[in-house]
Amino acid sequence: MTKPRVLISDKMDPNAARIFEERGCDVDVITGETPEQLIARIGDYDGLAIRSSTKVTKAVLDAATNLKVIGRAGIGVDNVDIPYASAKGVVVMNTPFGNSITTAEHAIALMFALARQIPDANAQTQAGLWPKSGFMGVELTNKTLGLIGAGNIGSIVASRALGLRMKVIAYDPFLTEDRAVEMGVEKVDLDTLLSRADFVTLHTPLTDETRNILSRERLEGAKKGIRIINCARGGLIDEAALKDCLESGQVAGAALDVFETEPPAKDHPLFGAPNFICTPHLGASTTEAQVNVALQVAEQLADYLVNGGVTNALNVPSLSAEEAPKLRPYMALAEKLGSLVGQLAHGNLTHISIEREGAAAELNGKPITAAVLAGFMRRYSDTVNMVNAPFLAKERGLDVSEIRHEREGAFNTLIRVTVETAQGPRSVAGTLFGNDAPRLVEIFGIGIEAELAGHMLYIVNDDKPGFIGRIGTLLGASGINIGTFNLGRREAGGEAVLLLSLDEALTPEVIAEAEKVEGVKTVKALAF
Ligand SMILES: NC(=O)c1ccc[n+]([C@@H]2O[C@H](COP(=O)([O-])OP(=O)(O)OC[C@H]3O[C@@H](n4cnc5c(N)ncnc54)[C@H](O)[C@@H]3O)[C@@H](O)[C@H]2O)c1
Ligand SMILES: O=C(O)CC[C@@H](O)C(=O)O
Repeated sequence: MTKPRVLISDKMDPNAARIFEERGCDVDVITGETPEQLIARIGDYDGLAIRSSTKVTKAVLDAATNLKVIGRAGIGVDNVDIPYASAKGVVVMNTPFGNSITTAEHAIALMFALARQIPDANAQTQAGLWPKSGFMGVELTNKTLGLIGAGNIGSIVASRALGLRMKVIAYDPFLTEDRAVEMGVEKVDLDTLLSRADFVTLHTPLTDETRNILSRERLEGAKKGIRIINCARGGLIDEAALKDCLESGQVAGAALDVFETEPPAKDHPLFGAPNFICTPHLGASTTEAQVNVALQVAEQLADYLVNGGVTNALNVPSLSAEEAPKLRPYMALAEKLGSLVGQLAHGNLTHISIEREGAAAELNGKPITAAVLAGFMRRYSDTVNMVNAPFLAKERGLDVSEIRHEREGAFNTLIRVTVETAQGPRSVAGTLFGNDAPRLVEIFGIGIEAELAGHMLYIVNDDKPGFIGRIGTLLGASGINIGTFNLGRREAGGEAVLLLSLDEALTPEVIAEAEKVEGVKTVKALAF
């Protein structure tokens, strides 16, 4: 088997390259390239490991013809076009916890730096001045810290601030009362937070809702003398308004690790503003955090490329390395059933349901559903896979339902896929033989037992003597060898199904001949 190839395109701890090699990947570390150079190179790689410098744009993804996975050593993935990666079937992962403590500590460091004006005091002292009377600070003890965003980093900041004897209030629409109590913070709305906080620190992603969350109006309406820290994302604060508020004294200090445009222009309006301090997006820059995220991203990417394990993916359901081997035969079965229904059902199909019972009902259903959709959506596109299938299905307005049955059926495990057609529901079902061999057990209400593999011929016919011989003779005369022969019927003399595996593909001429055979109702060439 050829080794998966991985490109590390941003500066990353060398442990990442070591892990990739140890896990059986070929790895190249090529950093600092232009977008054009990356576009010229990316087609050779199965995996791409990045930090924030590499921009994974539509153009990069279009050139990435072999790419299966992108891993961000860090949290924010605003440098990756995730919708387009999803449409292209590329998994996008991040490492959501590796740098949280480090970033929270940076926010606390900036809060102290603001409270005691450390950067200015340092600069003036080293410039030969002794400005002892010019730097009157404020204590943090008993002050109120307002958190905007109380997720991983926000909650670590809260615990550190509580240790400093601050009172912590938080605004986060997704924070439950129970979690707020557990964190030791008071949940408030944004206006209350801004009217009460002495210090505000932001810890949300940049989204349509959070962009400009500290707008001019909110900054001007906040408690006078508030101090603001942003170690999350540029774009959360109106930078021009912040400058005006620093100049007027409405805001007593601001510390930014992140800017709307990075790096900011040399003449950025905030540079030189009173009580303004900044760092160049250093939130995650500690040795510990960089080792953590590099190890994690390499483990996750290698696990996906080598074993199919999915961890911390943003556009596909997770699948642990332990689950992956157990789920693999179920996903193979699910994909074949989806593909069979997709090849057989006619017309505009708007609803698909995926039922699991027995052992299949006990498993993580998301990857099984994604596998059914990957098989099914192949009727529309041959570039479909488990990543982009759910997106393509949504785009086409396909309604997907997942049903998990507690009941014990005739099979130890069963997956049934049903589509609604103009003629009513049509369903196929399958099981695993010996726990790992996918087998079809029912097709459109008729029991049958067949392996779905390679080229196949599907025929619906009247159950009459001599029919099988006529089909065998036709295929023999056409030089097509039959591999397996599978039969099922609704009742004796009623509708019957014939499913043959063939050693080669059927030609249109043979299909046309088969359609003329007496008793034939439907003929369809299938491929798996
Ligand atoms: N400066 C750096 O180097 C650095 C390092 C790591 C992370 N970050 C950034 O820090 C931010 C937070 O990271 P995290 O790991 O805590 O993320 P997280 O997902 O754990 O937490 C984000 C929180 O924001 C909340 N939120 C979402 N929309 C909101 C809204 N409209 N108003 C208020 N809260 C809202 C969410 O409910 C969630 O609790 C991210 O933007 C991340 O990219 C920056
Ligand atoms: O990689 C970095 O230095 C920044 C990381 C940070 O912004 C993140 O979102 O994880």
